[in-house]
Amino acid sequence: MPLHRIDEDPLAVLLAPPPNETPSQREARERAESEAKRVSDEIDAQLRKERDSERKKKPVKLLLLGQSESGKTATLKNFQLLYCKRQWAQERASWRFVVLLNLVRNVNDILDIIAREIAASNSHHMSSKSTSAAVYPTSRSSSPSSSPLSSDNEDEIEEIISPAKARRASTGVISPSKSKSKSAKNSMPRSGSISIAVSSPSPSASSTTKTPKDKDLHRLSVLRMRLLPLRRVQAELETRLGTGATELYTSNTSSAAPFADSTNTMFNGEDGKFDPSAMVRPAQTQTQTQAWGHKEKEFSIHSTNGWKTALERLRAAKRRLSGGRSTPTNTSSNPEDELLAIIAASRDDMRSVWEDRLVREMLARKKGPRVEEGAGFFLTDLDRIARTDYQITDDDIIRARLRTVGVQEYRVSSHSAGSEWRMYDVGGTRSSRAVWYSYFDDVDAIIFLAPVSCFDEKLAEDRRVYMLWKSVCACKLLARTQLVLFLNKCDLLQAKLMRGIKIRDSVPSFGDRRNDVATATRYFQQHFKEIQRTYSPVQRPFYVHLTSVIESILRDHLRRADLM
Ligand SMILES: Nc1nc2c(ncn2[C@@H]2O[C@H](COP(=O)(O)OP(=O)(O)OP(=O)(O)O)[C@@H](O)[C@H]2O)c(=O)[nH]1
Ligand SMILES: [Mg+2]
Repeated sequence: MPLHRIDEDPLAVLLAPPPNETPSQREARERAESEAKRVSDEIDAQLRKERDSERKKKPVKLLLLGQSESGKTATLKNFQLLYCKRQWAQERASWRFVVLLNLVRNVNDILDIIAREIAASNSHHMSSKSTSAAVYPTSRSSSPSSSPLSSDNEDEIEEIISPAKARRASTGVISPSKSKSKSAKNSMPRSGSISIAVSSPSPSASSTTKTPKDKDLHRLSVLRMRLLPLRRVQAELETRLGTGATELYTSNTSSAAPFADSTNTMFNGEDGKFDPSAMVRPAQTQTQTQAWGHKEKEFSIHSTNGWKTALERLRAAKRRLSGGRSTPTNTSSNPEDELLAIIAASRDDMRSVWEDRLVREMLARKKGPRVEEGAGFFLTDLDRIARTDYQITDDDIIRARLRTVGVQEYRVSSHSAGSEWRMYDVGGTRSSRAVWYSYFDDVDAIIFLAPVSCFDEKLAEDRRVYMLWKSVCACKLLARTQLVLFLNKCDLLQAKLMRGIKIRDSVPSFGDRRNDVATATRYFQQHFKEIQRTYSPVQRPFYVHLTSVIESILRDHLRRADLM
């Protein structure tokens, strides 16, 4: 009786043992078969090994996408801190100046708010009380529309209002002594030249009784004057740190354009059509990553944006000039130390501004996002940071805000696992998005960051976050790329909801759902999932994480996930 049903399979017929096989023939056949199988298994194992090592050699490419300030660079820094410790240590010193710029900018922004409030209060004062002009005599006090900041010394006042102008005016090195004397000079304006008298009020002023509010405003005006040197510090740091040190703001609601602007037909986010002839990288507009047309070349400046190199060059030049000596005398002329000295000398005044009751009231009245929830807010750490011996922490680096210009590549490798990752951090501003597409062709995964905390901010109105996500999902070139969504800034969402901000006031469709983080993130998540499902050319799994990438808990998650 045959062992197998062989009547229907010709191959089985061929391979079947002869019907009249003797026991010794059978033994020989089985031995041959087993040897053939061993050789075959060996070949299979060898092929598998080669495939594995090939795969390990090929770097995993990961792209970070999302609108500006969504937290792409902050996410990348978390990876860097975990997996590129040497590079992290090398870049530490450079980030110190970004933190200092952030801090100084926090103060100058608040001083601008104070200036506006004083101006508004004074124009109100002047229209309601004819005596107010005598309290704060101005050179143009006869004009009802003149600002209390009106001055014969237009440039000086213009600097207070316009950091850009201050930057133009700034010339090279700032000396702390010069700045201090300037500060003192500024707080003692020439008689009649500055509207708000800081000391020695004019006879007409002294004859008028100041109200408590007048006194408060006067106090703030004095502080503003004393902190004038910080304008120049900001300008100086912005010049040194380059394009990324200044933020780009647009009031143009068409900024919802996904990757390319309206004049660039390179990519149609709706149907994923791609016109290669239009794929011109904007070499002229990007000053910091020079080689847009040559991806390979650009890689050679990986992980720098120009600014770190610029600072390092500055230090090297300084070292050369001082012949490598580093004594207290020669460090005193170091421009960086001088900037630090000015910031440290302004510490008490900065604290007075930040802790001022009236200032807090002004900030609370301000429309838009809270200053303390803005990018790179460091005023609460003033006492630790505004010192000549400021030691930057890992958390400071992750919180520091420097806008990404162009594309930065980071190489992350794990020697134990033998794998290498290449992570690309791109600029999220509208003008930077034109280059995104050129990084899509061979990318393995995308981490897309959506800041959930901005549901009530103006730009959220045009559903920019959703439009960008939709464009990424719909892109045919990314059809097989794994998308991972980070609903980021959950800590700020929580803070807003705790303050009583109602989601349904900005997002009517949220309706009567519970106004808490869990419900809100579930709701937003559902929208993102729906968009992915509707617009993906090929269905793919939906991966989402709720994150606060500035918190160390993200690093714990990454460490546990053992991605490498
Ligand atoms: N509170 C809070 N702040 C965050 C979070 N993620 C990022 N930030 C801060 O938000 C600011 C902007 O983050 P970045 O990482 O620079 O944003 P980006 O997406 O790289 O922005 P571009 O470079 O302009 O495209 C930084 O100061 C971060 O520290 C978060 O989850 N919570
Ligand atoms: Mg960035």
